[in-house]
Amino acid sequence: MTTPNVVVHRDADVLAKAVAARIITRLVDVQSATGSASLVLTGGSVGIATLAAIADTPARDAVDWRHLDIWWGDERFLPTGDPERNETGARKALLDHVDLDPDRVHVMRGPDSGMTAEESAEAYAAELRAASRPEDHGPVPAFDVMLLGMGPDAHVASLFPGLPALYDTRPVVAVHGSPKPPPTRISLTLPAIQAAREVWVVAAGEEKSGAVRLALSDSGPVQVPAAGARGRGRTLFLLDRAAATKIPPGLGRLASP
Ligand SMILES: O=C(O)[C@H](O)[C@@H](O)[C@H](O)[C@H](O)COP(=O)(O)O
Repeated sequence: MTTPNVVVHRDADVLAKAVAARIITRLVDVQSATGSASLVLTGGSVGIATLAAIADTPARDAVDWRHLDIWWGDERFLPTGDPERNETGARKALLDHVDLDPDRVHVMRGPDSGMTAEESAEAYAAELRAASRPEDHGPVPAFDVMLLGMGPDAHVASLFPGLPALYDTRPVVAVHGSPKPPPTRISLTLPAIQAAREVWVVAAGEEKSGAVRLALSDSGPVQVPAAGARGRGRTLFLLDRAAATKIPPGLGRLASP
């Protein structure tokens, strides 16, 4: 797993705009080299603000949206269209404003699919397995960029400290009893997260500073799930100043305006 690099921005607004620019550049670079790209979305305030910032960026048109696979790191187990679904927020912020191939937008199904949360997780794992290529060496594709918001308890996706999902070796699981409502969710697990080429953890606000410190220290991922948020090729922690106040000294800060 790669050692995280940290980039600190002035505030949450600049952070979202900077992450948006970074996503656009990364997708253009990957598509220039391979003709396609994959992006894993997250819920949460920074994750959605980043998507809105992409929508507002003229350079968004440099991305070949028809050759982009969109996945989710987690989803609230709610009916399609529910305002609390991460998919709903993503569509409103960005997906409904760009020319995506709908067959390449891979949503985690809610109860209106007729599936239980467990069945929905299995269905998503099957979709991931179908998209995985031999060179990915596993049951999920090597995502080009995986965005992950982080909670004050250092959860990422819907992997909350100490819950069974953190011990699960399957790529996708149903989560019950989430301390962050709603209680039932679908989530990628740490092995699936760690299959990504690049993992970008995005966090803003003083309430995240303790979790950031733990996530960048040698913490165990069961109690500090964000400590397991590492990419195969690169890991970034993209923060605002308020979330970066307790970073361990000497860590690779790429920028701190
Ligand atoms: O479904 C969710 O709730 C998110 O995927 C979750 O992992 C979120 O990213 C973090 O809780 C951070 O959320 P905030 O940025 O709003 O604090």
